[in-house]
Parts: sequence; C-alpha cells; structure tokens
Amino acid sequence: MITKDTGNYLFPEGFLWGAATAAYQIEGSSMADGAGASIWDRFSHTPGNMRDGDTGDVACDHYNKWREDIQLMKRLNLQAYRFSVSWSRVMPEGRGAINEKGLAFYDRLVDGLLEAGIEPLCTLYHWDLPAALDDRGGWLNPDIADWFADYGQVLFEKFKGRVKTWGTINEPWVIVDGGYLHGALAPGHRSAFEAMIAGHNILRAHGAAVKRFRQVGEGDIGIVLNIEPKYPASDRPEDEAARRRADAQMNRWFLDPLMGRGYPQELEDVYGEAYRDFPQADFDLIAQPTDWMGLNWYTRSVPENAPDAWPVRARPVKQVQHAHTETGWEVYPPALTDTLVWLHEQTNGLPLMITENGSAWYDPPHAIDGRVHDPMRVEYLKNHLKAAHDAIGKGVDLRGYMAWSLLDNLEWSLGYSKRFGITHVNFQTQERTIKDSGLLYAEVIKSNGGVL
Ligand SMILES: OC[C@@H]1[C@@H](O)[C@H](O)[C@@H](O)c2[nH]c(CCc3ccccc3)c[n+]21
Repeated sequence: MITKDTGNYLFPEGFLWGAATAAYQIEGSSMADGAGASIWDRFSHTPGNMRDGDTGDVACDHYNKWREDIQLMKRLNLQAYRFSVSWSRVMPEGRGAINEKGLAFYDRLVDGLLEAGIEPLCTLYHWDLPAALDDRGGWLNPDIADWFADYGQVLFEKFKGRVKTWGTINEPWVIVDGGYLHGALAPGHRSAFEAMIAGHNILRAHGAAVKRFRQVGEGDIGIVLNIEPKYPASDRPEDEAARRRADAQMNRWFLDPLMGRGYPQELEDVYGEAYRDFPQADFDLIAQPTDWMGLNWYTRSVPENAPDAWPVRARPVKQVQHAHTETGWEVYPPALTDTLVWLHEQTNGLPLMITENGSAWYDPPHAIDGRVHDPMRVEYLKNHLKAAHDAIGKGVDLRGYMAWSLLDNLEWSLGYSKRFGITHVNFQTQERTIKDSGLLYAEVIKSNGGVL
C-alpha cells in the first residue's frame, strides 16, 4: 500500500472529499412505505429496456442497509456524501400529499451522516421522475417548474440547518438526450421537438427551485452538469464545425442559459425546425444566480464531421492510443484539467465541485480473501485527482471531489453489468468489500492528497 507523502499534490485546506450515489441506483425498495412509482420503475420493468432484465427493485438494498453504508463511509474517511432524494418516495404523486414515511428515510439518513461527521450533499433530482407527473406530461409540461419548486420546498424546510449544500438537477443533458432524444433512458422518447421543450422546462424548474430556496431555504444551491470536452479530430474546417456543434449540443446547451447567455447559436443548426426560442422571462428565471456548480466528468471526445449522425452530425473518433473503460470511455486525464479551467472561465469563477468522477472496469462478482484488486480504477483515480490538482494550480476555485461511486450499483439501462464503485457489492449476498481503489482513496483523504 501507499506509505509515503510526496506532498506534491496536497489539496487546499478544507477541500471536501466524498463519494456520490443516486437514489434509484442504490436504494431498492422503490415502492416501499407508501412511495409512488417513478419513471425508472416503469422503464426498468418494460421488457427490452434493461441489460439482462435488471431493475432497481433491490439494487444495493441501501434503503435497509443505510446504517451499514454510513459505517462504510467512515472507513473510507469520507468527509461528505452526495446522494439524491427519490421525489416519488417523498411525494407519491409528485405533487400535493407528502409521504411522511418516505421523508423519514432521508431524515434518518441525514441525521446518521451528521452523527458520523459526514456532510450531506443533497441532489433534488437524479432522473427518477414520479410516474404520476410523467402521466401529466412530465418535463414536457411547463407546470413542472412549480411542481419541482414545491417538492424542493418540502426538502429545504425539512433539512434546514442540516443539509447546507443543495444540487437541483443532475445532468439536464443526459435527462434530455437519453430520455427524449435517443430514448435510451426513461421515459424513452425519441423526438428533437420534445428534447427542446423538456430541456427548457428542466432549466425553468431549476430556476424556480433556486428562487424558492432563496425564500425558504438555507445554505448553498447549484446545478450539476456533465461536461465532456470536444477536441476536433483534425484541423479540417468541417471537423472544427462538428466540434462546435457537439460542444453546443452537449456542453453549452444548458450552461449558456444558466449563465445568462441564452441558447448557443449552433443549437438551431443541430435541431433545425425542432429548434425554438422562448420568452425572455424564462431566461431570466433560468439564470438565477447560484452559489456553486457541480461538474460530472468522466472523459473527453474527439468528434469528426458525420453528416449522417443525427442530429449533431458529428461522430467521436476512437483514440486507440489510450486506454478505454468498460463503458467505452477514453481515459484522458489532461482533459479534466482543461474542462475545469474552461468552466471556471465560463462561470466567471463560480465555486466548482467535481460531483462525479470515476470509471467502470471488470471486477469479479465476489471478493477474494476479503479483497477486490482494481488496478485500473486505482490508476484512473490517482491520475484524475492529479489533473484536478493541476486545475487548482491554474487558479480554478475547486472546492471538492465526489468519487463516483460509493458502491457498485445499477448503471441505468446497462443494469449491474458496469461496476463504478470504490466499494464492491456482491449482488447475491449484498456484501460490501472496499476495493483497492477505496483503500487508496481513504489514504488520499487522510493525507489531503499528500500520498498522490
Ligand atoms: O455512467 C456513470 C454515471 C451514472 O451512474 C450517474 O448516475 C450519472 O450521473 C452519470 N453521468 C455520467 C456522465 C454523463 C453520461 C451519462 C450516461 C452516458 C454518457 C454520459 C456518468 N454517470
């Protein structure tokens, strides 16, 4: 094991070290104690949607094992834990009545974290929309902005003084690109017209929740974006144009309006007649000032012009000279530094947090002699922490790092086939085993990066 502190990668005093999860991916018992169904209950139970027919019915059984998992977090020396709340556990219909038993689960979790000296970072929405709201149009219904703010208010008031750092929405781009454009994720729609509308209502809901937070909440609030930097496959003009379209459709579609810049002009080129504009009042609501921004970062991509690749007309060129993870993502840590510097500039120096970073590699289904050796994940973790440190050295106001993920869990439509955990889960026995990457991470936290 790592023993010496090199000191070359010491992080700033007070840097926040944690790990992240999401409700539907770890909790299980999604219909217990009065909870309502979410779109992921429906989507995962619809044949053909999920690898190996996997669902979140059990997942990591965190709904029952949350005390054990807090003890696991302590063994990992975690200072913070990023989790999401299941909207339909708290409000079974998504609006109106509150399910006190559902809210009580999160109340116990938050108190357990605080007692363990672990700071709770709460994400209001990580993809699991109440099915009852989807029946009313979900993200396509403009009323969802108020429904979301009302839901946020329940949590802001319940956890006032205990949860100090809030994230509104995890990854608008994935919700829209996966759920409404390509259909790979719930609710499984395929429409560019819907994508524009859903994306806009997600941003409006974020703004409405921020406004409501300013009225009833306490602490800091921000949004969590996935940013995947785009590097042109060549210096040919058509590849640079493809890069711009890909960057606009994935990275700037949501960032620009949040920063008060409206939609990037390339979006109209991408969506054509499906592109539409919206009233200025919407953009004023969307650009509510926030206190921080979360960055979910995994990889970069290198697009080339591809006229047949709907709708962006760009296709990533595989960078065979670098390793790729089990999800097919290139391992290229320097791009994390580039992204952090770019985001720092794009947000005029807003405090940033890496709210997700991690990698899926093949791990065995069970531990051997109480160990799970995951050298590739160890390497990925070390090199991306160094890249994050390099960004701090370039002036980026980076406040923390949340490893994705605390546990092996349900990788959405890929089921349990992709393991991102720094802790191994044996899904036959629910036994947890800290992987070598988790043992390293615990050392990194204890030395504030000194062992890197
Ligand atoms: O795929 C690993 C994790 C998911 O398990 C998280 O729930 C989600 O927040 C998340 N976002 C990303 C990066 C964006 C992305 C997601 C899915 C597919 C391609 C890119 C990676 N991840």
